[in-house]
Amino acid sequence: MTSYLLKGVSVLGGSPTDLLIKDGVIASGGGKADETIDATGLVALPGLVDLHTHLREPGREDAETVETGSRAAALGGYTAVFAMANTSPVADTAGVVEQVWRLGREAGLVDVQPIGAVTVGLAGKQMAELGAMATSAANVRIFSDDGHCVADPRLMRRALEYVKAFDGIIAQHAEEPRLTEGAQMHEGEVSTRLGLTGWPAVAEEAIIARDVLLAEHVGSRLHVCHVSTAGSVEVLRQAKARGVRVTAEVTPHHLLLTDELAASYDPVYKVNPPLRTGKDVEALRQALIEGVIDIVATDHAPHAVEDKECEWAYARPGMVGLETALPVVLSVLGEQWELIAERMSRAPARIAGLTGHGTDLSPGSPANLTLVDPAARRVVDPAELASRSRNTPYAGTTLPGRIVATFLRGEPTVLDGKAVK
Ligand SMILES: NC(=O)N[C@@H](CC(=O)O)C(=O)O
Ligand SMILES: [Zn+2]
Repeated sequence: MTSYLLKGVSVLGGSPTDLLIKDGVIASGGGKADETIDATGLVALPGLVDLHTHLREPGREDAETVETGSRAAALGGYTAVFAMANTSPVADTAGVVEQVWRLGREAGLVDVQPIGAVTVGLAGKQMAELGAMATSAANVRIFSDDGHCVADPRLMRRALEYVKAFDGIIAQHAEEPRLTEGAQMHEGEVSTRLGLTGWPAVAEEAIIARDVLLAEHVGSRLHVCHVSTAGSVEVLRQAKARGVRVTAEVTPHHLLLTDELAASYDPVYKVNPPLRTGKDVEALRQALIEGVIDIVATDHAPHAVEDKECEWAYARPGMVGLETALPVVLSVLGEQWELIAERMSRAPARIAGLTGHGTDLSPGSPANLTLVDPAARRVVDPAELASRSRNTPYAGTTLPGRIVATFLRGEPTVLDGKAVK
């Protein structure tokens, strides 16, 4: 196994030092290595961990595969991603989650951890075989019907109770379906002006409020996917103050973009939950800094050209995000490396119970890390993305930071900004 010396690297923004990667771990002290990388001006972060990725395999390999999504993740600085269950067939059995897990191992670019569906076929009627998925080789601990809300309160309660036995988590896509029928974008001034059916903030907030009460009642763990409104932040703040076991994520796009972009009628800006107002963006940023929102998760949602380049109303919601997540967060938070490491690596690893990731990069820890050049600027070119889909809202946008290298258990997956395989 090739050893690497990262010369003059700044670990989490600290003063320059040498980091030796040997036999899959961070070795103590400096020393000799097979390869030396001049890391002057580069920042080392623990490999990023994404709790919300759509890999589209099985079923929509034309939009993304486990392998292409894994490559996009590695190029974005990730060493682990959690694959959502809304594939075709749905990841609602031990067989499907094991298939995704195995494909991830074969690709070998990031650790792919499957998320299991809460209900059979994401239909919201009957609980899936959570226990069988938990005890499968994929060792599933997070369950979600993402793309759909577990709207039935009795089913949600039972699912929360069921996963408690193995300290599992229900990750909820919070959207009261009766309040979002036919919705095209955020309900507000812009939707009124454009004459598009609105997706009101209360449709998200009402489900989060209900679910934190359910989680409190049964003493289980709830994770809230892609929080998008200022009101949701207040519900979470109160729940956390009461000691409810709830964690929450925000996406990079909800930290940067607003509903005004819908005025272009370009479906690249169509996403679920929808882009909200500037006031919501401000509240989400503040919540992320304070820790009311625990983590950034990409909600990487690749879609084939025909599903995106059509009329707004017919376009699928979703944006790719793995390759731009860290640059977007850098543009929002600035070079707050400790905070970035916490929100994009350590906290997600901790929430998921994923060991070996989100470490402090001290000697002996598994060498899962990424090297960032914060001084570099990049104009996003969709044609350059490793993802099989091109639906990025940042085409032509200049973003700070470039991911120079990523290591998974000491093996480079990205070197010189390029995927190794
Ligand atoms: N976020 C999206 O707009 N779409 C996601 C589903 C989801 O995360 O809700 C997808 O699977 O395409
Ligand atoms: Zn969702």
